[in-house]
Amino acid sequence: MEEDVLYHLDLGTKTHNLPAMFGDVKFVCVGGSPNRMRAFAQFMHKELGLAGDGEDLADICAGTDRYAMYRAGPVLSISHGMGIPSISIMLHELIKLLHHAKCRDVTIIRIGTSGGLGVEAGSVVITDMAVDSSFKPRFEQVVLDDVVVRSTELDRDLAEELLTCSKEIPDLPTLIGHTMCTYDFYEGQGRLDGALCSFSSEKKLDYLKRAYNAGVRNIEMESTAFAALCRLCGLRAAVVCVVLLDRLEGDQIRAPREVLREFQHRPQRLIAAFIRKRLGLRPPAGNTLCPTE
Ligand SMILES: O=P(O)(O)O[C@H]1O[C@H](CO)[C@@H](O)[C@H]1O
Ligand SMILES: O=c1cc[nH]c(=O)[nH]1
Repeated sequence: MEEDVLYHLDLGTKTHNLPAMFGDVKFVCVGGSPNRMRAFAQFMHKELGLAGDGEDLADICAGTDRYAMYRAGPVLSISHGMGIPSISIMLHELIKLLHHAKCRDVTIIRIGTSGGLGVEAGSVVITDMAVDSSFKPRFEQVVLDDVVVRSTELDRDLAEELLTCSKEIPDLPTLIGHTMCTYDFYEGQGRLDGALCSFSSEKKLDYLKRAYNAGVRNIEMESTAFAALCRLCGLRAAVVCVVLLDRLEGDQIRAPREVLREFQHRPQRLIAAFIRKRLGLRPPAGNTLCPTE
């Protein structure tokens, strides 16, 4: 194309010098909430010892309110909203952005929240395989009037590297497991607390236990599309989500906001340690404070 307009990011090849803006990006972190991704960029700013306090980082996508994007040195932090359609649109434009910017050797990580299966709240799950609601490692994308099935395998070495990293961080219970990706938070994740209750408590527990027996340790809403797109486009990708509750014990997320905020910060601490290690940097002194989101 003579010109490529990245509509939902409010960026483009004619309006922006993408190689100058993004050419040296090495790590891309994505997550649902714009505030979380701003807090993560501010946290990374401090962790990388960059100049200034990082409090006034500008939203690179400020011209649109679809997604928010921040930069801290070689780290790009972007929100993707909730669910597969939202993350897919963002990823298409992000991957084209990385291509136009001539980025090389980029690692992309989703840092999110999830419901656990037989896993204690606050634990961090590193995904080895993203599976669909039938526990299969596949993502079905409708293309024209065909259903195209794509593999959702993630980079195993990267997952192991992250697990090794987690072992050096105090109070960060971390495990590797399958992540189930659904199209909905309520019925789609076997919840009985939505506006509709179309199945019994016994059926719900039977389903969740079958998921557990198939190796699923957490449930969220973007991992299959994320894994499939990144894999097809040759990006090394990982999914790292904190567990907010154990779904074998209930449906409602009742932990106080303060506790949830600290939980949300856990994948960020792990990824910060991983990035610092990759860059050969030591942690800055007194850096363990939880940022505002
Ligand atoms: O914490 P984030 O990244 O938003 O991800 C999880 O939280 C949302 C549901 O509350 C879904 O998008 C799910 O995947
Ligand atoms: O139970 C949960 C919690 C967070 N995100 C989800 O998708 N499910």
